[in-house]
Amino acid sequence: MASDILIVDDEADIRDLVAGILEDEGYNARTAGDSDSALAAIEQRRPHLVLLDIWLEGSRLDGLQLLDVIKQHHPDVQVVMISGHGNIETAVTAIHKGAYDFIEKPFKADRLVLVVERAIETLRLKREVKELKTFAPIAQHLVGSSPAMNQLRTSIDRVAPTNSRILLVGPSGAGKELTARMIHSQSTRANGPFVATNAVMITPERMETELFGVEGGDQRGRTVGALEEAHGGTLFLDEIADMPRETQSKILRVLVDQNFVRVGGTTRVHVDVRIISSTSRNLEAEIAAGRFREDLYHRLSVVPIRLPSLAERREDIPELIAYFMEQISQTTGLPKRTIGEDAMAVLQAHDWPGNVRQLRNNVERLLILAGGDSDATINASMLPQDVGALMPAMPNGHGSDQILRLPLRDAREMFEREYLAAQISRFSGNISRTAEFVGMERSALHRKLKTLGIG
Ligand SMILES: Nc1ncnc2c1ncn2[C@@H]1O[C@H](COP(=O)(O)OP(=O)(O)OP(=O)(O)O)[C@@H](O)[C@H]1O
Repeated sequence: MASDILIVDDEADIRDLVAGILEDEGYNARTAGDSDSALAAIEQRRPHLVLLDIWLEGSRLDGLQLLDVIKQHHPDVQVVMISGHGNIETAVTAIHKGAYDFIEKPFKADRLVLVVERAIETLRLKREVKELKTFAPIAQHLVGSSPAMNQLRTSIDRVAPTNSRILLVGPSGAGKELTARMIHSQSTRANGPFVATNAVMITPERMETELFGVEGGDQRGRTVGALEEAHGGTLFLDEIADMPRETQSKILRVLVDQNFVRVGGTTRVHVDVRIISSTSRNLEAEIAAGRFREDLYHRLSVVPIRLPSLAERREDIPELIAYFMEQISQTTGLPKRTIGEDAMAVLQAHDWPGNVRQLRNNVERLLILAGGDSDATINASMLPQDVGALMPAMPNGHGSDQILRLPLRDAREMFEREYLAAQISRFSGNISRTAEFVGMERSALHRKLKTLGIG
């Protein structure tokens, strides 16, 4: 998707020339001849980059004053100054005021394109850095080689380049946001922004200002909403079932009209945004209960993709654990550990209601809390209690951590031995009463005890 560039110059031929060059390079160019039309154009939609002439004849504000206003309200917009011969000093002042760079008139097309490319790339990197600072470490790719994961990857490869709206359906922590990011990064919008909003985290009252932004009477109190922020990129609407019905209607209108009005405003903001939404609920049931708009569902769910829970792809667990251990060890400096076969069996048998997120948290906990030498293998008894509690219990409360390591025949024998020893001691060594209770013939019990080496 093309980046949005606003060219502000009082000379019409320069505006048209620059717009022509940038459009040939695949950018989307808008133009303005003075400060007020520039501010109106920014009001229409926040651009990614402004090319701003220092000398604006017949304009209310000159280039430097306009730069101040832009930087005050939209610090993230890149500004490149166009300076005439002889006002280089002013251009340097502009850089001190926050402009990214300047080009000197007359300039060659190559120089213009190079500076613009760099400014847009810097903007992208700034966005990435901001994201890395705000979010918990995000996986760089989908880990797992199970058939379910491979199928998901195939679906992503197919839908990513198409620009269609996608609805990701799956339980919490199964990787819906990660999948949305993968789709974005494999799409033609990969260089544009990826903006995520989560209806669970935002109060219903704030939902609309988050999505649409605010347009105050004056410049103060004005904010850019997620939709405008995502122009040229992808907007991820997480947990759409939690969106208030009123907001649902407004989103529907955005999808139909391709534009919206900011809260408290009148300007129609036109955006080009791909929407990927997600839900962990059954939306059909939400529709039947009157909580979700059916027409919105059909618009959002052009391509539905289901994400399997972790319990449906347990074979991915060892690979995920290895991946998270590497990731956590790199970011925290904690040493990686070896997971014993018995512990791995327990981890694979666990149901993981919180899915991959819960598994990741447990790997982190294990690395922090598992005692012993860092070279020592982590065995089942060292697992967090809520995970280990799922191990089949042994009658004497011991040995449960070993049982999953054994083949069925040995595990059964181990269980029988512990079970019968416990029963015999319970009946104070009385074989007849034990046999009666466990439901065996006295002679059969004797034979069994002999084979097991008891008594
Ligand atoms: N297949 C995977 N490979 C590697 N990491 C994964 C995978 N799936 C999920 N994760 C990681 O698990 C965590 C949870 O994933 P994500 O936030 O995408 O889930 P979600 O389905 O959007 O959850 P929620 O609905 O609760 O927001 C993230 O840290 C993510 O990077």
